[in-house]
Amino acid sequence: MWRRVSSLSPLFSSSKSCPRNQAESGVSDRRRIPFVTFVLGGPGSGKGTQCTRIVENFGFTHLSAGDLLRHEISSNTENGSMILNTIKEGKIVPSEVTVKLIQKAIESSENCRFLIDGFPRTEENRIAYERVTGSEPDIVLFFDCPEEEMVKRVLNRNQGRIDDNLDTVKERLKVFTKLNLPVIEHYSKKGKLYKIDGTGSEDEIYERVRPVFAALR
Ligand SMILES: Nc1ncnc2c1ncn2[C@@H]1O[C@H](COP(=O)(O)OP(=O)(O)OP(=O)(O)O)[C@@H](O)[C@H]1O
Ligand SMILES: Nc1ccn([C@H]2C[C@H](O)[C@@H](COP(=O)(O)O)O2)c(=O)n1
Ligand SMILES: [Mg+2]
Repeated sequence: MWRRVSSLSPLFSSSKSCPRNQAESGVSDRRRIPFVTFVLGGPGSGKGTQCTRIVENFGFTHLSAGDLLRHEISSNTENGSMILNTIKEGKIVPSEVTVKLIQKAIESSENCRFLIDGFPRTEENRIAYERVTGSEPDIVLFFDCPEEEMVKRVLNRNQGRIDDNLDTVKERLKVFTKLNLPVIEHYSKKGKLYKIDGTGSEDEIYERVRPVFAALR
């Protein structure tokens, strides 16, 4: 079962059962719901890199919204070409598509602890997730990194991503500032945000992330 947002009427009811207590999960919490962390930050801020470390050390399942969307492209699904064009332009895929992919991935996992990376990117994403799942994230990480550093990292990434070029990165940065910062502000006001300095080496950044999860034990 998911934690319900009382003022909303959820469209779906999950049968997922996550009996969490200290002995079973290492998380001191008895709710029968998944523990969800949203991982936010601009393009190249290090979300995926740090999620890999958290998975290794804290047993979370990593769900990258971008990876789920890219998988739709490579599988030639009915939304594949729309997603490809949207990603090429550095824009945001309609929320109903992305939320469905995330919901399906959570439902089909046996794990009860998730890092949802690169989501929500917009207030529309956030509201759609709350409406569909009837739940909110437990915590939100935000990797704060200067634009110049993010651009440098993306252009050096070398993983063959269609959106890792200067023109698309500039658009992604604009979209991040205009549409994602309000989401970050929302979670800050709710007291759920952990703002992490995203500069320095991967090890240095992980040393700032680790205590957030260690404190959950
Ligand atoms: N602290 C760091 N210093 C230098 N390079 C880094 C650091 N952290 C990650 N990188 C590198 O920067 C690139 C972008 O990192 P990563 O893919 O984790 O970012 P991201 O936030 O997931 O980006 P996107 O939103 O575009 O998916 C990768 O090539 C990664 O190896
Ligand atoms: N919630 C999301 C997440 C991602 N996308 C699209 C647009 C992004 O530029 C692209 C790549 O995502 P990343 O791997 O950088 O997290 O995927 C989206 O539309 N909505
Ligand atoms: Mg990423």
